[in-house]
Amino acid sequence: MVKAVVAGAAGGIGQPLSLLLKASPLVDQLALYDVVNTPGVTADLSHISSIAQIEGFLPENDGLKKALTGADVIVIPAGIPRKPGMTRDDLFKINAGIVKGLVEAIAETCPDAYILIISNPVNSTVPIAAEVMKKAGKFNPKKLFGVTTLDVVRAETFVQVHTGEKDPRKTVIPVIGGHSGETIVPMFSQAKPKVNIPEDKLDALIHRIQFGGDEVVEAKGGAGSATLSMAYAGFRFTESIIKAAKGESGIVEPTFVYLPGVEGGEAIQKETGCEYFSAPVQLGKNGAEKVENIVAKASDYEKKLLQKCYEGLKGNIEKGVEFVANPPSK
Ligand SMILES: NC(=O)C1=CN([C@@H]2O[C@H](COP(=O)(O)OP(=O)(O)OC[C@H]3O[C@@H](n4cnc5c(N)ncnc54)[C@H](O)[C@@H]3O)[C@@H](O)[C@H]2O)C=CC1
Ligand SMILES: O=C([O-])CC(=O)C(=O)O
Repeated sequence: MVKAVVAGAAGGIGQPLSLLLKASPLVDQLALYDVVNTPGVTADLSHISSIAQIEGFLPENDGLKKALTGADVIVIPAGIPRKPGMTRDDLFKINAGIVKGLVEAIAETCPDAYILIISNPVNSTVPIAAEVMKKAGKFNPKKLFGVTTLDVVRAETFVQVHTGEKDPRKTVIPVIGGHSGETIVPMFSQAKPKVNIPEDKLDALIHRIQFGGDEVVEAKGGAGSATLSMAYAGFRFTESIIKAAKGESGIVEPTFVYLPGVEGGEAIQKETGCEYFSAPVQLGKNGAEKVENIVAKASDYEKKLLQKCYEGLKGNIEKGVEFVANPPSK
């Protein structure tokens, strides 16, 4: 029995993500939560002839608590998206409080569930979630993940012109670090199978992966950021979590985790100076089993990218931790 919850289910990501989860044979129960429009989205999806039983909730009548009760996995795409000219950090002011509130409810209602954070800025919202869980005495670092799969999906897609591979998913590219601009570091030196990218094309390829989000924000011209590709990526990661929890072995996904709480994390923390980092994580029955110290394998070119990543990431992490330690006065 797997109960999945989407918090922010009526939004641009929430709706297609809920559709994919509703259609998935891995999900038995699906609860949709949002501050608006969940009844309509739920009624619509409920006509799909798949296994998952679906329910929708609004904040009224203890809706959040009801949605979360008995949850095994909670995916959070709640919060505002970017408009052209904004950075992900510009979303902090509003999204930090949204994530904090949702995770407080999780700590109270279903602290053992997997928590998958999509809401930006991921580099800060994941530390917020961790601090909230720590404060409640309920933190399990093996079950808290920042979803960085869209960066991996973009890397697979954008490198295809250089591989000629028909199916982009057959090229495995670890994308590590964080989830914004220069904190996103694709590790083409570790691609499997090996990829050959012409030297004069590498900078542009890396830049496109790091700033792929901007491409969509600009193309949407004020109507939001990536939603459909994110729903695909979020579903792909959620599926991996559920499959691993059900006992499937050999599942590895780059994801943003709290390093001191995951086996292998200390080595990366020592090398990067960051408490949180996205790196390939071996997923198992209890969540994050082991994180690979992939930074140790970086090429000289990647080492330079990583230096910039660490600088940006540390500040983003501190900002999230500080938000819970010293909440801004209202
Ligand atoms: N991790 C990643 O790779 C990516 C993250 N994102 C982020 O995902 C977030 C959502 O993006 P969109 O779906 O496009 O935005 P959206 O505005 O279309 O949807 C957000 C939804 O969250 C809901 N919401 C607001 N406060 C809430 C609360 N307290 N509880 C539950 N729901 C609440 C809204 O009512 C809305 O339906 C943004 O912060 C965006 O930056 C977007 C793309 C990729
Ligand atoms: O760019 C944004 O704001 C949304 C996002 O995180 C992405 O598309 O990677």
